[in-house]
Amino acid sequence: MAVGVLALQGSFNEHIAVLRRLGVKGVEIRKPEQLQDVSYLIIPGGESTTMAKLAEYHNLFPALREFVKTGKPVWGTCAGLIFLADKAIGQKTGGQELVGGLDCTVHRNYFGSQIQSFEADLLVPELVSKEGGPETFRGVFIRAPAVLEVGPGVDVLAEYPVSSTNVLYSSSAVQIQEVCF
Ligand SMILES: NC(=O)CC[C@H](N)C(=O)O
Repeated sequence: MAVGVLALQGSFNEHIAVLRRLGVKGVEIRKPEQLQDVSYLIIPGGESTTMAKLAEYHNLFPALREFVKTGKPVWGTCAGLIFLADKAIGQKTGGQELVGGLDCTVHRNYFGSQIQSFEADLLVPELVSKEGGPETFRGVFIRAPAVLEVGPGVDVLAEYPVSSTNVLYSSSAVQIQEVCF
């Protein structure tokens, strides 16, 4: 079993290191043809605008979209989630290309700048009932996006409640947002 990790920018080394610790072969993906050798894909956290520019430069978008369409498991953390969203708001001027495939709308940098990054324990009842394990998962929100809307085919595993009045970049009246972790 080989797991690809998109290795253009961001925390790809950390993902490869964890896979190694788990005894799983991690493959750094930088070229479209490398996706043919893996059955799973992780798109790591980082900076999605930069990652998108590099993906465009390496002509990776068509192969990434193809990979997602095959239904092989893909996991996106933070910037990776932004990559996978069908729609993103809060983008830099000129926008950014997305891979898409995940029926949701994300808001980049929803909680503010780097200094507003934080950690929180999130209740994960679905995971506990299916897999057992601890009641909570420690969420790390590093200049994190929020998921503002999800389509009917998306299962939400954890939620982090946000008061819109406390949020610097809030542009909606939505009170409960789901975040990536
Ligand atoms: N931790 C992260 O991956 C942050 C994502 C970043 N704010 C972005 O828009 O790409």
